[in-house]
Amino acid sequence: MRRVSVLGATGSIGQNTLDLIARAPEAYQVVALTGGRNVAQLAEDAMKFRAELAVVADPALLPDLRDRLAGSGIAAAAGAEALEEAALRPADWVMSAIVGAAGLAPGLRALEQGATLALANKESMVCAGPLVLATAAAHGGRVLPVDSEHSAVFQALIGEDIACVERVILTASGGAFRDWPAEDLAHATPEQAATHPNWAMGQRITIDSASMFNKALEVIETKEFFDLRPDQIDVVVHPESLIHALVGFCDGALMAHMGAPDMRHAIGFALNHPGRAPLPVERLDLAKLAQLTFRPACETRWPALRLAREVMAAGGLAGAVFNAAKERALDAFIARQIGFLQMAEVVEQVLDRATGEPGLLQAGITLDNVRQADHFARRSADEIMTPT
Ligand SMILES: NC(=O)C1=CN([C@@H]2O[C@H](COP(=O)(O)OP(=O)(O)OC[C@H]3O[C@@H](n4cnc5c(N)ncnc54)[C@H](OP(=O)(O)O)[C@@H]3O)[C@@H](O)[C@H]2O)C=CC1
Ligand SMILES: CC(=O)[C@@H](O)[C@H](O)COP(=O)(O)O
Ligand SMILES: [Mn+2]
Repeated sequence: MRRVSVLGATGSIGQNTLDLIARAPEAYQVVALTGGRNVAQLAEDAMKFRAELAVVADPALLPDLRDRLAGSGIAAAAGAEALEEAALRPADWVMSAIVGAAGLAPGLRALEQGATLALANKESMVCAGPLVLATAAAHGGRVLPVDSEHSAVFQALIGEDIACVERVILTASGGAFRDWPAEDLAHATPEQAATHPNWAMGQRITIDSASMFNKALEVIETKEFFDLRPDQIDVVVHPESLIHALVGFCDGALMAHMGAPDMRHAIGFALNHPGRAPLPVERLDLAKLAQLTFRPACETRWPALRLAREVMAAGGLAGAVFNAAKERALDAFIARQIGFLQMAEVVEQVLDRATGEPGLLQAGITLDNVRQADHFARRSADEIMTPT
């Protein structure tokens, strides 16, 4: 039996992962499940999968978790340290599906104990790509991309020489507002932004899809994962979300990865790697689909894409600053403290401040330095957003 843990088990990726695990219960021993605040879901799944340990991020919810698990023999714990301890429990395969920079340290711990890390948490690569990959290499572990575009690129590269790759094209749905007139975007609400045209995902990534911050993070994630130059990475709007990414080779060939917009494709690929196994996903009927459409991804309409290029040019800890500023701006948008378009303005101002802060971006990519850059960015974003 393979020992598996799911970090962020109560979320969209976590639940899809458990759905696949539930279909082959004889194949897996569930070690640890973690959640942020949804104690009811966490306890239910911990009992259903007979987990060894359940951890909730919010310490105030530990008594509730303990009550729900009473008599089950499942250990309960809470807080940031307990999340890292959960990730350190020996497991063969660990799903990293906590949302945000909070997922970085537990993912690193999973790699430190030699696990294969199935990485949905794109923020880990944006904030600390070299550290994530070096940690895997140092402990004989492996990082498998779960973000659909990166899983697509990974699959298109199997058996290929990375030196023959000319370019990678990431597709973007365009999010909730892809057909809105630009002048309406200033008045977009969090509820409107949190409605994705194709994918069922958590609230935060869905809003990031609408602002293209999701794609901006993914461009940086691509550079880090596959060690490409920024000019080798393009984005194209593809409203159907059926092609997830394309790899262009030096002979002009373009290898596209297609599939229904269902994350069990990418999760299942990482779960079954290096093999493949049947997955409960829709099979595409190409004749019925009839056509696939593409549009340019305009960096004026979606300034997040331009900012991603600036972050890659700056290098170092710029990714950690970018991500943290975006997280705070997103918090503020969800809380209706700033408008939809202001998110990118705040992030740009934080990046400017960070660039002017001696040594901040150039410090080595260690967990401590990432945390320092992250704190700087959050504090700066809060100052910028505080009305004077
Ligand atoms: N959803 C998708 O299809 C895709 C997601 N991703 C990436 O995967 C990750 C997860 O996304 P998604 O599943 O949509 O997100 P969700 O919001 O649905 O789930 C997030 C998970 O993280 C937990 N969590 C939230 N905050 C914290 C915290 N501070 N500490 C510990 N745990 C926390 C949540 O707990 P709780 O709910 O209990 O509060 C939940 O288990 C993100 O990085 C996202 O960008 C990438 C590609 C596709
Ligand atoms: C499923 C997945 O990987 C998401 O990151 C997806 O890419 C979001 O869609 P868009 O950002 O293209 O709208
Ligand atoms: Mn994606």
